[in-house]
Amino acid sequence: MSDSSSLPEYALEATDLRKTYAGSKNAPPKEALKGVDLRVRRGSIFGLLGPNGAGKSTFINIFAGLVNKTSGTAKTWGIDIDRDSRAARAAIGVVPQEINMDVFFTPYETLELMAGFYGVPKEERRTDELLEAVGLSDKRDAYVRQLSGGMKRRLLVAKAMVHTPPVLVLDEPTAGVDIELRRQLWAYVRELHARGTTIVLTTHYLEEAQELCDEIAIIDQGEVIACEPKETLLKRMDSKTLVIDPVEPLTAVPAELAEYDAEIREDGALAITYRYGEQSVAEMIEKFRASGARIDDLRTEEADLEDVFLALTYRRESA
Ligand SMILES: Nc1ncnc2c1ncn2[C@@H]1O[C@H](COP(=O)(O)OP(=O)(O)OP(=O)(O)O)[C@@H](O)[C@H]1O
Repeated sequence: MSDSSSLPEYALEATDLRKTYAGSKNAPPKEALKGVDLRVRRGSIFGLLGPNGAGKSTFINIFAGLVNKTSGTAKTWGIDIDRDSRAARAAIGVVPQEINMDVFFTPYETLELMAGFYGVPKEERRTDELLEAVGLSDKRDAYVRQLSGGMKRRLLVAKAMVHTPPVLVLDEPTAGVDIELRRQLWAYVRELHARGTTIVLTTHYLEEAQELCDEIAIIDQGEVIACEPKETLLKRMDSKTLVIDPVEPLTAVPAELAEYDAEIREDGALAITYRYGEQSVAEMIEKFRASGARIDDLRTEEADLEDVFLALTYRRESA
């Protein structure tokens, strides 16, 4: 085990990374990454979020050695992919979006083959340990085609870990996976992280990023539009909502509250959105009472990642 002073500060590092896919007869060239600067700190669970076509897979695939960058630099675990592509690739395991496995092999054989591909000597292979970790020990000798979708996905995670890379990248790991399996997969990702693996995941699911990641980058149209610790990102949305359940149903927002951004929700609750620290909740409640209405219950709601995401991408569209 190397001492921590020799470990890199960043697990992944991209500087002015650009990728333009060549066009064809019918399609113009596509600038998928427009000068991305991004650093993934060693030891983090990093979320790369973005809408369809934002450039997430392109970014990941450059590090995985599957896509050639057009320009810029990319380092994995401190190793420049141009200087030593082999060593850089050995430092990363990528779980692809698509399930691409030879269905005629067993999970055990699949992992052994992959270990062979990475040149892991027989005595250093951890095939049974990995199968155990992803809950597939009892399917060790079954044909892959007999596995469920969720099991195949877990086998993909194991496959990406055969060479014990310090960085594990999961590209849309839970797309199309049901809630229970998603939770299982998350638990395993957390376990790998606890054992020291830096995790990078791309996802469409804001809930997934919010629950798992400590740092989040938002990428849109080939550009990074935010990259911050999750808490900082959430604080960017400083609006809150006061929700009042009235005793008697309201037919309209009371005139006393006309100055606020208020609406009546489908469930009959009155929701007032306000900027934290700028408008007084006590005053809102007072005005609500002054209208003659009575309060059954009240609570406040904070913005979640979805609000931040929509606000950031919307601002760009309307700029
Ligand atoms: N091989 C290719 N040739 C041409 N254009 C491509 C190629 N691969 C991707 N693109 C284009 O580059 C852009 C970025 O694609 P990319 O797959 O990186 O996005 P993404 O954020 O991963 O999207 P998704 O979440 O849908 O996978 C898209 O406009 C896509 O159509």
